[in-house]
Amino acid sequence: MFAAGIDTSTVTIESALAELLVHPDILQKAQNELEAVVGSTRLVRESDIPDLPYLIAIVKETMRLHPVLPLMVPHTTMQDCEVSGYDIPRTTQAYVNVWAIGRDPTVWDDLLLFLPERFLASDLDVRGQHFELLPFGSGRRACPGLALGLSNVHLMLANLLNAFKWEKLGEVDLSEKFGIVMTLASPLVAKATLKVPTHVLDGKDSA
Ligand code: HEM
Repeated sequence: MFAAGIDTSTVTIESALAELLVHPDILQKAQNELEAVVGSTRLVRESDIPDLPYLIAIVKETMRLHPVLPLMVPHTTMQDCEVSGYDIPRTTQAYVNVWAIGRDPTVWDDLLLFLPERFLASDLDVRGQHFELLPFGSGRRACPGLALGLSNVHLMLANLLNAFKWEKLGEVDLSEKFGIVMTLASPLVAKATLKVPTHVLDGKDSA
């Protein structure tokens, strides 16, 4: 069960960092928000996350464009049913293409652009209640690690952005390698330079 949580979280963080390196203005806005809310004297805590709406929007936008499980996991129908006028017999294996749903032009404006702002004035969430955005699936077989996974992604990304200055080393390739778990086709290579005092990384808060 925990193996299912490791790749999913790290791949999401890698995709977010790749998008931020391609969009330095968005990276700067996220770091400004962290500077204002957390500062450079301590690590980001879980309790800070609700005060970081721009970071939360970045994670949603990353999950829209780069869902780690693009077809979720296969489901099987338990009884005959009808979906949008199609008759689906019992025991049919069904895949839900959340990658395509995240790029559906009837739902999203500027669908190929990385625009965290689209979530700032919206109630759209990733917890399975809004079918436009289903990075964790929905219903009875939705991801049981949602709370842990989301918290990991928020906290790790926030700390990486707050503690380090990030620079591209060459061009960042955002193309993806399709698979059950979808990763970037070329691993992200970037330079991180510490921008907080070293003792902050020990986790011993000075504020
Ligand atoms: C960013 C983090 C994560 C993402 C995006 C994610 C996404 C998903 C998705 C899309 C599914 C399939 C849902 C469906 O088909 O309806 C799933 C299933 C699952 N996830 Fe996650 N997950 C994450 C983190 C975690 C963590 C942290 C754990 C465990 C500690 C975990 C454990 C599982 C398990 C066991 C299943 C299979 C559930 C079943 O078949 O009933 N996941 N996850």
